[in-house]
Amino acid sequence: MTRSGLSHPRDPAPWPAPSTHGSPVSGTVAVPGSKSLTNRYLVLAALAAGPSVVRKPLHSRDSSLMIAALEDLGAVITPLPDPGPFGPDLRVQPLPLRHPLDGAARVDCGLAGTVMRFVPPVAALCSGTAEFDGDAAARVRPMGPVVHGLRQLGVHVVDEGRGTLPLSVVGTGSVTGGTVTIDASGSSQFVSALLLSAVRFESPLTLRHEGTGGGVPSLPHVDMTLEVLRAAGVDARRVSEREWRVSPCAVPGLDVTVEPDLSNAGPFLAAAAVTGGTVGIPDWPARTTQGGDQWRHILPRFGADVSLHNGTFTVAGPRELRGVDLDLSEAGELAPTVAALCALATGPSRLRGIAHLRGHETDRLAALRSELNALGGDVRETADGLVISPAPLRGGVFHSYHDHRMATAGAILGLRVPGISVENIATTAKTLPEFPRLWAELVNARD
Ligand SMILES: O=C(O)C1=C[C@@H](OP(=O)(O)O)[C@@H](O)[C@H](O)C1
Ligand SMILES: C=C(OP(=O)(O)O)C(=O)O
Repeated sequence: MTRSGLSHPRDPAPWPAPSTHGSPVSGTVAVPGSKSLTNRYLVLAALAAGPSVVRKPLHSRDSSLMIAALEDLGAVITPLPDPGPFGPDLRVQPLPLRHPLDGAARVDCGLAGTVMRFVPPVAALCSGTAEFDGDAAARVRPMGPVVHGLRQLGVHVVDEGRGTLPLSVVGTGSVTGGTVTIDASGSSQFVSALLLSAVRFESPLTLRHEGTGGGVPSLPHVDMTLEVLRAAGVDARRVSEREWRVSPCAVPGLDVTVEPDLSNAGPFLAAAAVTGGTVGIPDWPARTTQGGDQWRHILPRFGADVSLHNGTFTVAGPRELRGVDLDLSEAGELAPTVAALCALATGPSRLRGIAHLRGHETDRLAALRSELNALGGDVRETADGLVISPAPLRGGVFHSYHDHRMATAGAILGLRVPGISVENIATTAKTLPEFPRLWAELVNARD
């Protein structure tokens, strides 16, 4: 599979965010596949006992990095003919069992949380050394609980003692299983990482969360992991909000279709919300574990009307956005989009339960505070979130910090605030390379 898209995309000049000059944004936007589902299916397919097909996968920097990482470990991933509008389906030839690595494998994690957390346990199932590193910004994202969990399973991990990349996994080809306790208050991905690879451990894995920093954030993402495993025939259970159990089994090859990315639908839905327009997203799943499904409950809190008919989720924006008080602990990845909506609301807002966003692509709480305040906003950081009060915004450069969701937050603001440009809009390629085109098509289609 091609490795194009692996280099860190950068734009030379800030992108002038299109403004609607007061007109409503209305239209329909089909969004590409879910990052979280694509990268889970790819990992599980690499661990399966036979070849798999992943249909309608996301093609983006994060999925390219996952493909390259699994290929570095010995999987073979090839595009199928007749690509759809967002790229080809993929065939995955799994890792050979107890696969001996050919020299040291070098895995580039880029800035992808799913790659840096999900792939080291896969490497532990190979025989040899796999080195993991990523972008400069990736070297400050927390990795300690993955390392700690692997070490409890007897896996030899060499790191620099800071609980971050770079690190190396020295696999022996097998991992025992047993009971492991980690502190997953910093990211649900620590839990998902160990549960996914547990399908190939020697005995069942019981994974417990114990931490002083509170519960596990983004729990729907852990449910997603369990559901992906169960759909493949694995005995994968949630014992409690803090304990999960996966029994190993020979997973047959998968034939799965990826749902659209509901988190990436957010900025398009927000375009309707902030301009009083109407935007529909087709192929919205009737039932899903994606945290982005929470748009159905979040957008009405701002005063928007929402409906889900015949698989299309539609939002109609209000004349004025109300302020909100929201606990986003279950869907923290929606926070930058929600914060942009709050900054354009007529009343004060409070976002809670998202302290762990300090370990996302960037420290998102600091980045949102700093960028919104630089445009005249009134944003204060709290221990676990943001307080955003109404204030007139002005134009300026909105910096994206290599964070796709910061970049799209800037685009949302630009619809209402003339003169906003977004630095490095190309960083949206992390999960949605088509963003600038889809955004321009939607905004220009408003009349
Ligand atoms: O497992 C996943 O696919 C993800 C889990 C969440 O991570 P956190 O628990 O670190 O928020 C989410 O924010 C991220 O975008 C994707
Ligand atoms: C937190 C995110 O990504 P990652 O998978 O890199 O953690 C995100 O997409 O909002």
